[in-house]
Amino acid sequence: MKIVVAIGGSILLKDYDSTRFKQYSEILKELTEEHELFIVVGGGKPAREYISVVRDFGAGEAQCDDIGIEVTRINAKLLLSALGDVAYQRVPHNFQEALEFASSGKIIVMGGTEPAHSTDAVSAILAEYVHADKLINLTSVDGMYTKDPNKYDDAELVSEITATDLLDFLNGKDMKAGTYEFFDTTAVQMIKRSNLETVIANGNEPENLIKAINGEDIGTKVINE
Ligand SMILES: Nc1ncnc2c1ncn2[C@@H]1O[C@H](COP(=O)(O)OP(=O)(O)OP(=O)(O)O)[C@@H](O)[C@H]1O
Ligand SMILES: O=c1ccn([C@@H]2O[C@H](COP(=O)(O)O)[C@@H](O)[C@H]2O)c(=O)[nH]1
Repeated sequence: MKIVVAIGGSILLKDYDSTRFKQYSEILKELTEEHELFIVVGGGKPAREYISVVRDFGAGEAQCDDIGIEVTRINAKLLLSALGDVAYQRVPHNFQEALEFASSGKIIVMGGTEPAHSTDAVSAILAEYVHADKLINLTSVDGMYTKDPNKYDDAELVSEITATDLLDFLNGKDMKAGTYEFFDTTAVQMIKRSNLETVIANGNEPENLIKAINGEDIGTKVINE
């Protein structure tokens, strides 16, 4: 299968060390024997911290986004160095480059592309671009909840949702640089228009990637209308 995986920066940089990068590189090395893999890495806490510094200088949102993009590309480089030879050792800056680099047959790892969306959107656009069979979004919680599970004890995990309902749910949420919390609407619009098979799951357990690929019942599935 051709698979696009978005890994949140909050997952890879949880403890600001190499642990998660190593765990994911082992799993990705196994998976690449059977699947064609495209990985999109998020910015996590460092991106938000850098964005807050530049915002203090009075930078506009697009400039803040640019700083976030740079951080996602550094995170992508870290994963590339963990992966070594099985990965193409350049970070694509756009979708055309991702497609070109993929002709190497190696794992492709990228971060952001342009301002005004998050790496969730990058992963969804990339999935469209390369005709992926599946999009897997690995984040820091078990999937989509009825409300923020880190704020509300009574939040419930949603096992399935249509792209239209997810768009409605996200409507009105903050879309400023560094605050595309949980998911952004651009990503869902791509998922909707291309009927992309999508799973949102907890990346704190790297084995969940294998489970999601195998179609096991985890996280939240974004289903067709
Ligand atoms: N309805 C919701 N369902 C799930 N998580 C939610 C919801 N609303 C808000 N969140 C928050 O979204 C967070 C996940 O998104 P967040 O952007 O922080 O991380 P990420 O997707 O791993 O990417 P990155 O760290 O790269 O930005 C969760 O920690 C959770 O607190
Ligand atoms: O294509 C992109 C990707 C990212 N950004 C900006 O970077 C931060 C960090 O990315 P996350 O996916 O949220 O971890 C994001 O909030 C945007 O501000 C971007 O503009 N374009």
